[in-house]
Amino acid sequence: MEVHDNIVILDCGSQYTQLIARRIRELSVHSEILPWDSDAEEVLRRNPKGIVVSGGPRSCIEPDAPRLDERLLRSGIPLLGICYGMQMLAHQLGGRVERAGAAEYGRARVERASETSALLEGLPASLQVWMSHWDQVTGLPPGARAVAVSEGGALAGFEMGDGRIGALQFHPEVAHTEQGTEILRRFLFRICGCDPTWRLEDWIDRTVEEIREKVGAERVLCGLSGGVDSTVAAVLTARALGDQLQCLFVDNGLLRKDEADQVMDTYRVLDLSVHRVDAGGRFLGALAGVTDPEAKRKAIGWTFVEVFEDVAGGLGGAAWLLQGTLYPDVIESGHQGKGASVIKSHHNVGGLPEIMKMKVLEPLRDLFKDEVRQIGRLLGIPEVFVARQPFPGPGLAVRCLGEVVEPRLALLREADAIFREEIAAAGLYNQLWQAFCVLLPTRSVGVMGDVRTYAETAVLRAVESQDGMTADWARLPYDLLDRTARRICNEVPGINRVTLDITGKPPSTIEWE
Ligand SMILES: Nc1ncnc2c1ncn2[C@@H]1O[C@H](COP(=O)(O)OP(=O)(O)OP(=O)(O)O)[C@@H](O)[C@H]1O
Ligand SMILES: O=c1[nH]c(=O)c2[nH+]cn([C@@H]3O[C@H](COP(=O)(O)O)[C@@H](O)[C@H]3O)c2[nH]1
Ligand SMILES: NC(=O)CC[C@H](N)C(=O)O
Ligand SMILES: [Mg+2]
Repeated sequence: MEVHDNIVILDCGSQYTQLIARRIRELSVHSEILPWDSDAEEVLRRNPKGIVVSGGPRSCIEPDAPRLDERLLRSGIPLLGICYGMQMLAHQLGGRVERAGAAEYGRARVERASETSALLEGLPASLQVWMSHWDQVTGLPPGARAVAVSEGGALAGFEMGDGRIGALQFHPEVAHTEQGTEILRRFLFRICGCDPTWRLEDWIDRTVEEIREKVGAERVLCGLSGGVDSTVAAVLTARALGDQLQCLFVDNGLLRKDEADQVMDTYRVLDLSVHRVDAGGRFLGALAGVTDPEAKRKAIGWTFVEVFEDVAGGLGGAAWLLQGTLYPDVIESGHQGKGASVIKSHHNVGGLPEIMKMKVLEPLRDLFKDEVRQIGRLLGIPEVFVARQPFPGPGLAVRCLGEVVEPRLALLREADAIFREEIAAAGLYNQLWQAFCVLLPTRSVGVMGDVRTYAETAVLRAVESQDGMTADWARLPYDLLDRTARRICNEVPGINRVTLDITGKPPSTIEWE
């Protein structure tokens, strides 16, 4: 296999470390993430053309905070420190870092402060960036020059020499930093001298090899949902293993209107062996009386595993469970880096019981949804699969607030089908990350045909997003909202009020539980 230039990213616990890797991939360069405390030998063995030090939750003035191995500082390999990474470089190179009077979180502007900056060369004098920090570099290390300052005059970036050591207080890897990709481009190509040779096709070839090595002659059972991620995972693994792979679609009783039959139908065009199991009763049994969102997710995760293990025996015994887990599932479940916070346990990550006998295969674990879509297209998977909006494994259970019982699921299914039908009719399906209904356990008073009603509430949730990590609510046309609300109240007895969710992520999440 061809050898590509490599960048090592040292992870100090940032929520955005994988976004750094992803931006570098987009610029056609290979990168690897290693923990911040990796031995210098270990890092140098990867032969990096450059090293990026990520952000992180700690304060570098604390005695046991992450530090860079001194041998890497002296190695002559270009270094780029981002946020915590900048503070750490400043601290270790003899500058001063202090907790600032006020933190900076979110959108900010910085001004360029030096004619000569390898990272910012050719960019506008004023840049829109994204910040998330409290500590502040208040004294430059000897020999360093400021290259950017923020509006309040605080240091926002410095460089040493010809830019071989560079540091930014803001995050070039997040989409809200407008020139972020341009800055990383300068680091990779001008400072590190990388060649842009790496392609997603290389990722496919390498991953197919890795799956073969890992699995050998054992059998694999794939949890196939009809969604993008598991479909891409299955087609990729089939390329590696052929008929060692068996797929299982679980009708967990939490699917949308007519979804189970439609999913089985669409899979006919793909060359996969798909078995369907109807386990609705089992899932609803496990959810009886459960209203806490995390308890629901755990109950569903366990039931999935029980079903997978039961079926695996009957299908000739599989040693591996293949899932379409993506990076956002992992980071939100708090399963990445040291001390990342639990936002919600995705059923396929935090919900997996430790007693599970099967080994887990998750080839897409480091990727984001839009990258998985691109890989799907490269594998020749039709648009009906790759353009599909995400639908969470716990399904309608996390959209049916309160107890999950069949009569309430039936209400939600009907309301949700109407909203999605209207979205499709307006030609908006492909522009939205997701559009769906939520059912609230809140009843309110209405009047229908002169009769008093006291019935449940549906919420319309439609968002735009690039990767599901952040999202904005979609500004849908008023007449579409109006038609949807009238149809839901007219066609779904049991719902007498329709509301619209106008929060982004953050502060809300996309799903309500
Ligand atoms: N009904 C199901 N039957 C079998 N496996 C499932 C089912 N629902 C989810 N899974 C497994 O859990 C994983 C995570 O679900 P998730 O919804 O994130 O992915 P997906 O359904 O493949 O894609 P998408 O996010 O586009 O809906 C899936 O990739 C799949 O392996
Ligand atoms: O497979 C999944 N298992 C889950 O448990 C799960 N929870 C949320 N999601 C999907 O992930 C994206 C981000 O969702 P949230 O903003 O609600 O966290 C959105 O696209 C959600 O639909 C899930 N997918
Ligand atoms: N996002 C970061 O890297 C933050 C760094 C450090 N914890 C601060 O608050 O300043
Ligand atoms: Mg899904």
